[in-house]
Amino acid sequence: MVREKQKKRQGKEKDFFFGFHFVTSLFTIFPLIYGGLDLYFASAAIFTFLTMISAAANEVAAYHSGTIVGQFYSVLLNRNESAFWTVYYKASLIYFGQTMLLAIVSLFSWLLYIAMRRNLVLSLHNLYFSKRVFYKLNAIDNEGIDNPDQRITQDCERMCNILAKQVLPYLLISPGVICYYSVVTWKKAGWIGVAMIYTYFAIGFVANRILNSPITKWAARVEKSEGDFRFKHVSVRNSAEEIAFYDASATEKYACDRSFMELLRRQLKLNLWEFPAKFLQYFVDYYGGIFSYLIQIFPIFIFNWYQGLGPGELAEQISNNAFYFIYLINSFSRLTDLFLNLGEMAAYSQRISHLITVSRETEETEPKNLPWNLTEEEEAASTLISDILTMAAPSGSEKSLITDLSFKLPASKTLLITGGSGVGKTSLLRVIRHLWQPKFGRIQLSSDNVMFLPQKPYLPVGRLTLRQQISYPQIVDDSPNALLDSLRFEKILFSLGLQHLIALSGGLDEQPSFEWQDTLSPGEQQRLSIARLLHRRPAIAILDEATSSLSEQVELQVYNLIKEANIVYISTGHRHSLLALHDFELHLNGGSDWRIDEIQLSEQF
Ligand SMILES: Nc1ncnc2c1ncn2[C@@H]1O[C@H](COP(=O)(O)OP(=O)(O)OP(=O)(O)O)[C@@H](O)[C@H]1O
Repeated sequence: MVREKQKKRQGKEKDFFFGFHFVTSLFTIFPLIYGGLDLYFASAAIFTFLTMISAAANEVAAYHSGTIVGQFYSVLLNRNESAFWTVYYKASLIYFGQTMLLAIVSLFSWLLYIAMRRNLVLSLHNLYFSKRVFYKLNAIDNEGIDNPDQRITQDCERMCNILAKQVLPYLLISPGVICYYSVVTWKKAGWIGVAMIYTYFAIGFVANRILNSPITKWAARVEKSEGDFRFKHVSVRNSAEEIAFYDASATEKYACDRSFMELLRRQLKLNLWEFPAKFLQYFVDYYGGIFSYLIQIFPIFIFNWYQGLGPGELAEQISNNAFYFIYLINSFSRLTDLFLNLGEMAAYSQRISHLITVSRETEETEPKNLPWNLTEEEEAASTLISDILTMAAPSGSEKSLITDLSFKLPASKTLLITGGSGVGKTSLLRVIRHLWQPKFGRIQLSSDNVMFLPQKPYLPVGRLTLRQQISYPQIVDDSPNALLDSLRFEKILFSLGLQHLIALSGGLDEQPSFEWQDTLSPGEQQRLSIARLLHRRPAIAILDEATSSLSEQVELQVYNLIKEANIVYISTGHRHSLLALHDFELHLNGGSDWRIDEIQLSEQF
């Protein structure tokens, strides 16, 4: 039942709209952008302030540059040359100031974009990599979060871009500018002029709101498809060789084409929905120019206000009026653009806030206070203790993989976990590592100094140096201290027959021109993982079929090296030869059908 619900949640695409949830998403995101106390959070606030102030100053400059045209008409029609030059120098200065202010607004909004993106992405990284959220969302239950990687990379970029460059510079000044030019229009064309412009905008706004409503939903759907399409290509890149061996080019092409066509179909729908909204937007913008002349009929023909003016003054008055009316209409148009941008931003912000909420709600899978009936002495005398452990796969499965598992592995003894495929060997390691919660009981290692080697060797991408690969998961920077001990690294590589890797990558600390994961054979990758173990020398090693790609002879050498390094190990595997390398065998047969035996010397040799 639970599983069904989860499937439904994962299968059903979540749609986003431009409404209340958009506002709440901003309440979730803004604390991550502005909420800290360090210099970076302060810089986001400072650049927001500077962007808004410079955008407001630009409005003042725009007012002056708009009304200077009328002054040109006046001095030219009055044939006043000395006044012309004064107006000309004044105009030059105003335009210089305005262009400078435009450049400043652009600079500050860029800096704001960088500060915002930095704060948001680093905060998301904190959430994503804490409590193993990345593991839960990618490997257990995605909670309806498609492509979390895309939300952190692309959606954050787009949201910060729109917010910093197209929303914030105009958000606060728009109402102020509209009020100011409304008052001016009232003075120049009476209440009827203002009423006409407001009606013009109100009709435009309502139509825009209706036409815009599906855009948020479709923008979010396009984002999801973009993520799916990119992920499909990444998987082809990562598994190029396997695909080539299967000779599956046609299948992969089919899947890539399908994913791409779905993306295009959605983009087409988005664009079709945007078409009427865009038409309306352009119409309101352009027709506003003619509409502003229609309002001129009130002062000139109806109220007859400019009867006594000469041609120069009349021309100046008409030019200024045209500017005021157009500017008021334009301010409304900008408000419409603002809504259009907010509509697109709503898709990104809700995808991001959904990720934030789910990450915050993710529970720590550290061991709960489950029953534990052992004394401290008993704990100290064992490497691994399991006490009536019952466990199941986490995705809502009712069926227990293992039931009532109880045993004590004596200190310094090694254990081999065996059983058929899919019986739960790796899953037991997941519970030991606290990646999964047990249903009941507990299982615990005697030491926290543990290293796990997974079934599939993981060699991170990023052209890591050989030293960095061997030191993983320890961070190795370029400091001289970090580069000490080269002899030890080389000895480990020699002992595993991997010395050729030094020449292959051009040295221990040279960045290779290839990715390790794409180049090394599976056996080499497994031996490189073992090199990590020998480098770190933990008290306990957990080897999940970590030598399955090696020959039995090399496997024996590897286990001898681990023994020589005084590392106690617990392995899983299918090979009979592994029995000779361990002290105890835990055989799993599903549910409560399990047994643990000391391996007899006859089996060992
Ligand atoms: N994230 C998951 N959600 C749900 N079920 C899972 C998940 N991961 C594994 N399982 C299921 O749990 C069962 C045990 O898997 P596990 O990987 O432990 O098998 P295994 O014994 O290690 O098999 P093998 O020898 O083939 O590696 C399998 O049926 C598997 O499909």
